[in-house]
Amino acid sequence: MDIEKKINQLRLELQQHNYNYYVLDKPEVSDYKFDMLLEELQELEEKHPEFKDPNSPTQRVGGEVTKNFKTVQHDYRMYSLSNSYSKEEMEEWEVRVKKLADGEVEYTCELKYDGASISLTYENGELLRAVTRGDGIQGDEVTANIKTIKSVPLKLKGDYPQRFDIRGEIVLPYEGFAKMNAERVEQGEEPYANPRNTASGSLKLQDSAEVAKRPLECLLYSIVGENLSFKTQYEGLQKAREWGFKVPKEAELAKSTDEVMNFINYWDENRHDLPYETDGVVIKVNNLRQQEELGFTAKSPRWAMAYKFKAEQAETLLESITYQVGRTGAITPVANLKAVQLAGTTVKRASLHNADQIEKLDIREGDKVFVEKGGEIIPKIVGVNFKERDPDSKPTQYIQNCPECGTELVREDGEALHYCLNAAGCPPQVVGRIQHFISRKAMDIEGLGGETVALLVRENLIENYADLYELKKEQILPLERMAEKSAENLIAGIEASKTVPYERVLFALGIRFVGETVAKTLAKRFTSITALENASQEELENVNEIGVRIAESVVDFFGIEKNRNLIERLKNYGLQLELSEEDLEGKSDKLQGKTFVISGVFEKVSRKELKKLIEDNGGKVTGSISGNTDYLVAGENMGPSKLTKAEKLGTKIISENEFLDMV
Ligand SMILES: NC(=O)c1ccc[n+]([C@@H]2O[C@H](COP(=O)([O-])OP(=O)(O)OC[C@H]3O[C@@H](n4cnc5c(N)ncnc54)[C@H](O)[C@@H]3O)[C@@H](O)[C@H]2O)c1
Ligand SMILES: [Zn+2]
Repeated sequence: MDIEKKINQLRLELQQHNYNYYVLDKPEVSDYKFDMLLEELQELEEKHPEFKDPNSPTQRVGGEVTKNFKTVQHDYRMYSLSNSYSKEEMEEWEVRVKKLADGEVEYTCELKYDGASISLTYENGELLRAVTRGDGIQGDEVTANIKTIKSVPLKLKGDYPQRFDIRGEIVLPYEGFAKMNAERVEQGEEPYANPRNTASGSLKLQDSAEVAKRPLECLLYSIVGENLSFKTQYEGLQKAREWGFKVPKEAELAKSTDEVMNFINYWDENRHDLPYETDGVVIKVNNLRQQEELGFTAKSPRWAMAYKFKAEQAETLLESITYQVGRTGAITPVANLKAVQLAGTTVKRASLHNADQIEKLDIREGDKVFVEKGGEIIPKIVGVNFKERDPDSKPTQYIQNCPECGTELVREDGEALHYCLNAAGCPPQVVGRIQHFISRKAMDIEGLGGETVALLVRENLIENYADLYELKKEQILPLERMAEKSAENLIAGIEASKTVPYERVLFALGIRFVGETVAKTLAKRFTSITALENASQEELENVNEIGVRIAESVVDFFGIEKNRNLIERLKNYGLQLELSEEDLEGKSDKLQGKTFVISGVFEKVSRKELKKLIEDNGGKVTGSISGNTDYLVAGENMGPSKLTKAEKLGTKIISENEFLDMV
């Protein structure tokens, strides 16, 4: 094939992947595949310097600036890193370093955090701005979003320089990521793919209040500026820690490639114990004077090298596909695999998400499949080894009937999942709903666990959650593993749950798409279950954050007589099905549907009180002004940028007194 054509084709392909990855946060190929394509291009360009192009993906940092934020030029360029995958490559790098740098060379070994890069500028000890890497020369100013991250210090301690940039990575720790996904699944939405893309996507959200809800972390690793008071990278890390930054403590000094390899091998094995994702380690020449001698290529520093861990992939046999029925009747396909070692654990099952996913990847029983472990606890199948496919295998037929009760499955337009609608008679749904009802974030019934619920249903002692409130000690005592004391505890726990507040009862009812947050929102707007029951689809949709799907689901729920009877019974047992007097005090829906931004300081109320006033009266407070903002409440010393933006967008600007008059 024509070399020039091949080179151009690779460049175009890589540009598209860069765009998917950095701008859309939705990569379509694995990082490993991307790195291999880039390497292929690099080799071709080296062999054929006549086709050199300064705009080639080998010569440029991959990101871009977006149009949604102010574009800011970096005081100091932000670079990418050169990659290596083996000890040999590390040794070759050491040879090059020693040729260019004067004197003994020492290295700092750091973890390579997998998130989105950020540059923070501090002036006189205060955070001035936060800018994404962008194309390395200029990036997006996302200060308002970064300020919501608790580990980013707004004011520094100690002997910091007058002005400097500090670089780091915004990451989403596994735990927070799993929590966010659990909530999304609960609300019937597709889970996020992995922590890296979710962290990166979070920075680009327009509403800082949304960003604040995400458990992001900012890990710092490098200081740049004039007249710095330290002479090595390692000291720089220590200084940053002293000034108040979050600098992970794993970094170590190494004197040779052998010592570097020890660090690499240790973390290749043990990185799964870290709370966040890492995709390798970064080795840096420790001495800053030597760093200066070494300088930069067009794309990366010569004084640093990333060593990438091998992709966490394994190939194994897909023995069978089975289907699970959740408490809402949602069907999840599960891949049962021949046991295989992956990322330090034995994997036997993988998620297949839904029918589309199976069809898209053409996954079939008996296939050899590639399994990957991202941020999720359950690994996923990312592809099929088609070379090994049995020529007689047939495409997977998604089930049409519920595996538990035989009812025909339904998949509504626009829904990713199939559902079994036999809510009342499908055993896992019956048990699942009661298990959800008693769970910690719902009614939190002490002395009663999921297993016992299943047992009570099996023994025909309960059929639904209302039945719990009629249970007698004498009925449960004969059950397996039930003693006098545990039976008493169980009954007492059920009794105690009668004081659980309305919003949690609402969540406990298990209405499809009504997760914890939605339940809170609904309880605020419809302060009793009767009000909610009488709400029309339209009234529901008019509530902030309540979309068509949720509204429909609520209306459907109350449209079913059985559900209304259950609620009637819960009322009679004395559960909290409306907001208490205390909660209601000072509340109204005067500001319903209005969005506010608060700026500056106020005379009569604190910012916190102001925020509460807005929310208590049905309004919403966000961090930054956008086209959706109705009012800017302006106090003393308001930020000039907010004012300009409000004026530009025609947002109504009101004073403290004008606001107080409104409520
Ligand atoms: N799958 C895809 O479609 C796709 C597309 C584009 C890029 N990618 C992935 O992204 C990589 C390229 O991204 P890149 O240019 O950001 O390079 P990189 O991620 O390989 O390395 C540079 C980045 O590492 C980060 N980093 C983390 N810890 C660090 C530390 N301790 N010290 C210094 N830097 C640290 C910094 O943000 C820095 O910008 C590719 O190797 C590929 O794996 C994938
Ligand atoms: Zn069923």
